[in-house]
Amino acid sequence: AAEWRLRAAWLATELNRHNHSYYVLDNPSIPDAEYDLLFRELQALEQAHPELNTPDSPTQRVGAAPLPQFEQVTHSIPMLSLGNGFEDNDIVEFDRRVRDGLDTQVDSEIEYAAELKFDGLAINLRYEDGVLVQAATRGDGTTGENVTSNIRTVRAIPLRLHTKQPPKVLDVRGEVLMFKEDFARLNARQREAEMKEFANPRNAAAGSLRQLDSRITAQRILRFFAYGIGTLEGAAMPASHSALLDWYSELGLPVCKERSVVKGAAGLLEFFRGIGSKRPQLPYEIDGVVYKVNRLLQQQTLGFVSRAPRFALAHKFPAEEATTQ
Ligand SMILES: Cc1c[n+]2nc(N)[nH]c2nc1OC(C)C
Repeated sequence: AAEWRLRAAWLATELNRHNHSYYVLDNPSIPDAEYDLLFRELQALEQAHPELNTPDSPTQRVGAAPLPQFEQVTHSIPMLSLGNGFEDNDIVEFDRRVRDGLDTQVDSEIEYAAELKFDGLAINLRYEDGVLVQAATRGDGTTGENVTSNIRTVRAIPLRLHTKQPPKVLDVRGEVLMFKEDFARLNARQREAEMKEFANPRNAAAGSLRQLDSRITAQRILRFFAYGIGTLEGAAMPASHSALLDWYSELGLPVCKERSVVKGAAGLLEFFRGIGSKRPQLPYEIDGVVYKVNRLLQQQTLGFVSRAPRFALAHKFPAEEATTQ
């Protein structure tokens, strides 16, 4: 009897590894047809032996029976929004306010972590002892919708963290989004089925995630990039934002590689221009970049004003005309 248990364990490990290569490392490690064979073998084993159907089994990716409605979830730490900057001078002012808030000497520059601002929807993923136990939308920042069964179908989101010593509790914040090509293919399918097309990838991602029937979500190609943290219990908080993202990568969470650590307002503006020039070639839509004071101690010194952190700023691109269909 043990051999089918061993076989199921081996299949689950292999399928999770191939998912990670394909959706997190963007580097497929098996042809799709072969993946499907292994997947169907594991599904058959789990149907024959239901006790194998664990919360981190890759067969969770196909979705479950529809929910009657979404439950509300209260975030243990609020999910905040960001202040916005539009012109270069807004960024110079942001850096000056940060320097004032940190009582920085005139000749030293602040170290910032700069990254992309994805045009998707913000999500909190709760991992307990390394296993994904709950996922919730941002909602109003304090309370969001429980979208756990839908999030389980997002192959880019690990069902279990890749570590032998997982933190007791880890709340990962990030963006669920749809890539431009997957958006175009979805709308082509919608057109063929004479169904409503989505206006833009952000609406398509939101619509796919707010499905009560997760089997529909499972048919949509959603991606995820981690960028923040909520509650952390049982592990030391990394000393900087860039170290947090490095740690997330080690845990098997997708982190966007378009990120840099830069110095001062000049470094911020150079990053912004660089991203601006490569924006049309990016496989996903962004509506700006995000600057964060990198060192955690400096973030804590600066704190928050009203609902947005003093230590962070979104720098938005000029609004484009509506997304071309
Ligand atoms: C609302 C938000 C959105 N974004 N997007 C990125 N890339 N980082 C980021 N950080 C955010 O908030 C931080 C304060 C965690």
